[in-house]
Amino acid sequence: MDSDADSDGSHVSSTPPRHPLPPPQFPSRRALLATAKSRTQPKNTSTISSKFSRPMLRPKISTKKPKKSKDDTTIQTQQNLSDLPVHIHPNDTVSSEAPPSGGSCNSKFASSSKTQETQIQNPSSPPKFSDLPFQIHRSVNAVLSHDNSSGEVLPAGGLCLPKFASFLKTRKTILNFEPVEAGSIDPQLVQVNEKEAVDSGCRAKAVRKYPNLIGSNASSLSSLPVKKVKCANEGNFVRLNINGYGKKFASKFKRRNFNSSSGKKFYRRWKKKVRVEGKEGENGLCDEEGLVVEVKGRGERLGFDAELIEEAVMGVRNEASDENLLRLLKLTYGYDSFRDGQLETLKMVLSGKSTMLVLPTGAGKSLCYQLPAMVLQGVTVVISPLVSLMIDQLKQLPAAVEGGLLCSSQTPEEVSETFRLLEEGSIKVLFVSPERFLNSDFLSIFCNTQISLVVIDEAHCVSEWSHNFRPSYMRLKASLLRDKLKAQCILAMTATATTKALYHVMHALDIPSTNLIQVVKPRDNLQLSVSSSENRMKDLMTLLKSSPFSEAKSIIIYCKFQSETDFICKYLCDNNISAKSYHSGIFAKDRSRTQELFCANKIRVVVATVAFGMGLNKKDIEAVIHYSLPESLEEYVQEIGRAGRDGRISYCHLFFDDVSYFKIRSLMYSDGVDEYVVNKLLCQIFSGSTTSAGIICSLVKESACRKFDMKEEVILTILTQLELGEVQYLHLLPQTSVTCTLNFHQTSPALLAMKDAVVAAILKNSEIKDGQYIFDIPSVANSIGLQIVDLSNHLQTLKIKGEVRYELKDQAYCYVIMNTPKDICSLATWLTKWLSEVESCKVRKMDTMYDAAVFATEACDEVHGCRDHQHTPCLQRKITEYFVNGTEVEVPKRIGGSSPFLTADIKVFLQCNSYAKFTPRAIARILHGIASPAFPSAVWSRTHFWGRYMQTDFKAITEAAKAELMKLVGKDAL
Ligand SMILES: Nc1ncnc2c1ncn2[C@@H]1O[C@H](COP(=O)(O)OP(=O)(O)OP(=O)(O)O)[C@@H](O)[C@H]1O
Repeated sequence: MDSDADSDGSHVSSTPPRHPLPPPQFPSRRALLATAKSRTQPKNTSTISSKFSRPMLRPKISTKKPKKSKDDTTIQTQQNLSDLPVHIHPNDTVSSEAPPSGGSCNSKFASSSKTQETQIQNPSSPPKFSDLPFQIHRSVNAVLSHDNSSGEVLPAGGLCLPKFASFLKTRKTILNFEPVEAGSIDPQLVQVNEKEAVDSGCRAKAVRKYPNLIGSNASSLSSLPVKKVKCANEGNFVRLNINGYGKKFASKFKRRNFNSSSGKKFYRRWKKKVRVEGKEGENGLCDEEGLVVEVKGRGERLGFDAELIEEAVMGVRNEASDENLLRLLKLTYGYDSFRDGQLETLKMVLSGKSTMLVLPTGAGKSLCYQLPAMVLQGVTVVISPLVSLMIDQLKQLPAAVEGGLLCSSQTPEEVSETFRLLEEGSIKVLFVSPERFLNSDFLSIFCNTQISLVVIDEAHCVSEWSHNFRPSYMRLKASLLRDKLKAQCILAMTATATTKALYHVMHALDIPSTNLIQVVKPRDNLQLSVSSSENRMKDLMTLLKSSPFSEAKSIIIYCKFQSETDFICKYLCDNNISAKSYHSGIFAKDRSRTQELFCANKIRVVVATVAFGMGLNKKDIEAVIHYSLPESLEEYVQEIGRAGRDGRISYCHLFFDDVSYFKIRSLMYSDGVDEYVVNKLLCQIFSGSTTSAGIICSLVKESACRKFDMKEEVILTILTQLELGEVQYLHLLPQTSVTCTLNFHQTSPALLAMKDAVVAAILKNSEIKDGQYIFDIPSVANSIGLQIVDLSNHLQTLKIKGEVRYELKDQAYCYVIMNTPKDICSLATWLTKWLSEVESCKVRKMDTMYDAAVFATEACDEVHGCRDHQHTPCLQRKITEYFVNGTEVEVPKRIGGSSPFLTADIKVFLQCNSYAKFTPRAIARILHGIASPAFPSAVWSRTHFWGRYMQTDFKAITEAAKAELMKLVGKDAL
């Protein structure tokens, strides 16, 4: 069967409505308003209700297939659209055109191609395609109009990037928006657009698959049962390595020829895997409460035939042709065609070319490493930022691909079991965290393992100019991956990265500028709406009670603050809406329980912070609501991308208001540093460098954070930069607790010290308090030339023998000094400048997000397909401009500058708190209401000045504070 999984007759359009509603009556707008009013608001109706009270569209479509344009793009997905059968719902009485996800259909276009289209005769239907102020062009190897061939300073971050121009020129796929006057569309262009209307968000053709193509068997997947089975007490590894090795899978083996050598090998591996799982025939992921969610590989459900797959793999090995790849896709996943960018990426990777892949959230990036992992000879290492993400990705591996995982929460036995499986070649895809690369032992295990592909998931984390930079990702440089892992090819993947961030990632990973495959535009099935709100809670409730949100069965509400999520969750529950909150302050066990319940459709709403979502592959999330403004367009795109992964129309609403914007904008300043504090930190870091080289130093996290008033991540960023910058000043070791409190049990300390050099060293370096020996682990390790890990192992052995009992505390960064800087001051200047550029970049991202929201609500002239709160076209355009051209905005006018009141308030504040020592930044933070390690909110939010100047430019406050502090110092000097 070649039909789309969702084409069950209940929906027919390209971006079909979710619910099999009765035929629409299409009431007048006034009638709708009246109904909404009488139903939801006795008095004082919010504007939201009127805007959102809209029936779900049930368009009727024509049965004619859309013509295939001659000059269709090379992208496979589009080529197959016309091959699809048409499904007509009996209720679809109105001659209709597929409701365009972008909210627009071209009326001219409609008349010029009547045979192919139908029209929605719904007064409240989305506007017409002709209203768009631009036409959408998709070009392969297109050249960006924005050429920076001189390589001057980039608008985004102010860095000079000489290679930037050539990088821009060689992008593979971009979307180009050109302004066009409404109603003046060139007839020739209309023809082109006919194809592009299918290709782009303005889906005019009804007879197609969803933008999100799903194979014929997908419907069976969505109805996967959630069953309860007895929960075994397996460890992490045992529980996680369950990619499709179960009863049903075993039965498929009947089809396999076990007399062939590959068959025997396969059977042996499978048998071993079942032994590791401990239970043959059980195939579920247990949580502590016994809920088991089926995690069988897709191939298994589809009737995975290992022999046929092996044949297909051989076929691709011989020739990575479209046909061979398509066959492997069909056999492994059951999908009929590749999506945008997938085929191109596969070909690049299979030919050994390192590639940067940018595809929207849910567009199918995982497949781009899963298929090569089957074809390439060695192991594919996937580096992922979160353990939960790795677990999800492991679960989603197709049955034919064997996976393993190495993460910090595994026991040593689980780790060594993974190593063993890796050594014997039973693991094709290994998921690891970037932190693992700190450990040289970890790198050494790959000496005897061929690594054919290294995949860096969420690759934007490599760049400090991304919205989600992670110091541990800085380590992932091409030099490390190629020299230490001997990686033959690198695939970097992300959904959201600006041109500048991409350049940095590709530069770090040594990916040629020609090897960028990029699809920027958010998926077309997402209906984007936005409203400014003075009473967000009230408007949220109104929104949830109005169509289409009232019909959505699965909703995520994103908030900025943990307290907000708990509060909203409670409010929803009080109003009979089943909801759970999700944020990092909730125990991991409860969080995964919430995720499982949500995935099993047992909770309708999850109210979450940004912590929820990465790796969440629930296909039928029907709505995403932003209760707070996201910190960047990247975050917005990532979060709305959680919706509509099944390809159906899904609704994304953004609430914003100035107060919360100012509040969130202030937070962007919480990672900044002052130069002299960086100087002090560097002095402490290198204080051990006077003694002999190679000694292990440590910096206890908590005390360092308080002393330098810096967050942990900022200190780690500085340390990582000192290791990975142009000069390697230090070598970071894994973080560990460094203070040990030890009791001797059996043998007396002196006697034991005579037999054991480590004990002797402990006695020598300890302080005795209440009969307990307290010592610093690095000092003892240094005194006898041991590594920290060896010392820890030795202590563990003594403990097992019953000789000692000990406790560890004070988590610290550990490092070995490689080079001492000649000039600490200039190093501090450079680091401070770099960190403040990163800080400014974050603020600009926030301003750009705000600007997009303000534009939609205040400046959008609503002639381009936007209407009321619906702003899909204008938001899509803003997003594309931002990601492709790097368009950022100036400081919004609403941010105020310095004033006499500010100076007076700073004076009073300093007088009231004369006992404390402040830096200008500390004062500015308090006035912006930002907590920091040395000025926690528990203490400082009590001051009258806390957060009073959120609307004033942070730098202006710093300057004013500096001036006041200078005056005080001057007075003291007198
Ligand atoms: N060619 C295809 N046809 C149909 N469905 C596909 C295709 N490729 C991938 N999918 C499905 O799309 C869904 C999303 O894929 P995947 O998880 O790889 O997206 P992603 O781009 O990695 O998303 P995220 O950025 O959220 O990690 C999966 O359920 C996957 O099976």
